[in-house]
Amino acid sequence: MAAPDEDAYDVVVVGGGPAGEVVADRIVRSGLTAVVVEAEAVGGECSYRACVPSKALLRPGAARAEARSVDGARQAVTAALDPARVLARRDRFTGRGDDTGQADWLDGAGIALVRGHGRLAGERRVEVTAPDGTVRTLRARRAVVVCTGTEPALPPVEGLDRIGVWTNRQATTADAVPARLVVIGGGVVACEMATAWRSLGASATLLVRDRALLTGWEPCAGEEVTRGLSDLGVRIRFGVSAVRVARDETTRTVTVETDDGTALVCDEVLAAVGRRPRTADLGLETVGLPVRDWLPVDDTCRVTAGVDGDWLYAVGDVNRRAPLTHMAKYQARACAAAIVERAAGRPAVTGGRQRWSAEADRFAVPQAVFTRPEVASVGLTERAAREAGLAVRTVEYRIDDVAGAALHADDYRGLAKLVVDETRGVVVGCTLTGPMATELIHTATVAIVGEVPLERLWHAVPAFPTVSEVWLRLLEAYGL
Ligand SMILES: Cc1cc2nc3c(=O)[nH]c(=O)nc-3n(C[C@H](O)[C@H](O)[C@H](O)COP(=O)(O)OP(=O)(O)OC[C@H]3O[C@@H](n4cnc5c(N)ncnc54)[C@H](O)[C@@H]3O)c2cc1C
Ligand SMILES: NC(=O)c1ccc[n+]([C@@H]2O[C@H](COP(=O)([O-])OP(=O)(O)OC[C@H]3O[C@@H](n4cnc5c(N)ncnc54)[C@H](O)[C@@H]3O)[C@@H](O)[C@H]2O)c1
Repeated sequence: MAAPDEDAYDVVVVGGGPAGEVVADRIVRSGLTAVVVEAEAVGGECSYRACVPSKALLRPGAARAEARSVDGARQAVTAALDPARVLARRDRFTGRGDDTGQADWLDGAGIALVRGHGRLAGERRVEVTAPDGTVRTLRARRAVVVCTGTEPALPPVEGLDRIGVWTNRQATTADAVPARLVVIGGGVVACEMATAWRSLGASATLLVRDRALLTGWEPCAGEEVTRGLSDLGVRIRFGVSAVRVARDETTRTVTVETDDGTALVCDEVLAAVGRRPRTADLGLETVGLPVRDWLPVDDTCRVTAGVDGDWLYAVGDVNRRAPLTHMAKYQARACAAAIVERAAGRPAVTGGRQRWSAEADRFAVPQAVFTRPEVASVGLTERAAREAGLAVRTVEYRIDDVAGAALHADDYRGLAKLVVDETRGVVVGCTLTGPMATELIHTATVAIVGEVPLERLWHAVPAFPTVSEVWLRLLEAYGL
């Protein structure tokens, strides 16, 4: 029984981003009750300050470039982008942070919403501090699911905390195009946001600590994005780190000093150097867990580090397994299924591709990056496959040599790389660059998850003349 000052639900979800929304939805659909605790806006970082606004900022430049890549259409598209309209279109997707629509959706789905900052208060209890300071305790009969996501990490650069540095939040919500943008980082956010703001007229410089962009990907992905950004007029300085920044109070300009002894003047600095977990003020110490850390989980998203019982789960970015919205939602579906199984007295054993087992996190995470050219990947890189001890063979094919690609764009340029596990005769990794790479990658995801033998994939005939015909060419290059 709940104490008089407690509200009891089967599942208490802390954080109403993509992960939290989907956990709660699947729980309620199964007949159990769920409440979502949200400190800012229902929909999370993804809806208002990450995926959605960033893709809304990128799409107009991509559409323009696509039209201009076909002779006859090119001549019809001569003007630059209209920044005011692009920003207004972005705002139509984000509602400028107004979450009424998503809160109504929760209501319609039968999910309770409690606004405020959630904090664990011992086993199965979550204390919520509302914006007006009142505190309420929620009790979970079955499970507490932590879906609090991440916040931007900041590089150790002197003065960064005093210049009003941009993180993903400002980079996706700004109302004006900065004349000069300096981006620290060479990962996905840096590449996408430099593309977006450069397309809208900003001059952009990337300060990349490493010697390549998109490290961790197949090298061809970083190389193609480097070429694409350079063609767009983005300056990229490899092997360079910012050491000191300062904003001039009169001119409002920022001077960025770098470790090679040079200085750059700009209007805004975007820090895009990765993420850290939103676990600092989550009451983890009340259940014996270290504060500020990522939450390691098993394939059902049950927290593995020293918590007794089957009651604490962590889904989405906060568990660090695959920090992407689609994987957060996949984990959410698995986690909810596991909670429902266990509520029914069944153990929800993992492995064997059960609905409650988010095992694709480990071998089939698709990622789509909306730079120009687009790059997309799924599964293992060649290097990761070799490190895993697989008998690796790779196949590469230039997508521009496919008839459908040449018809699609006069200057089509793209590359496909497959990583094959020779022992099993199946694809374990795929990287694509070029127009529509982000759409084409799902075929590879199906091949990898389905463990389709190449001999059988041979019978999946791509239509002529599509870019997908690259699959036939890859299999021919493999020797079929
Ligand atoms: C610029 C950018 C672009 C991106 N683009 C893409 C993309 O195109 N595709 C893609 O798949 N991924 C993309 N991502 C990653 C994606 O945003 C995340 O993977 C996704 O948001 C993770 O969802 P989540 O629910 O785990 O966390 P979040 O979306 O961060 O949601 C967490 C929620 O929890 C709330 N919260 C936190 N702490 C508490 C608390 N103590 N109490 C109550 N509420 C709390 C927060 O307010 C927030 O609403 C992008 C990320 C960035 C930074
Ligand atoms: N299209 C998409 O799917 C998409 C788009 C944007 C972001 N995301 C997600 O958001 C996550 C975060 O993106 P991100 O770009 O911030 O992180 P990231 O991990 O992709 O890249 C971080 C970059 O910062 C560099 N770096 C790290 N510490 C540094 C330091 N101290 N000084 C200078 N450089 C440093 C790294 O070398 C790397 O180049 C990604 O992992 C991805 O999952 C996805």
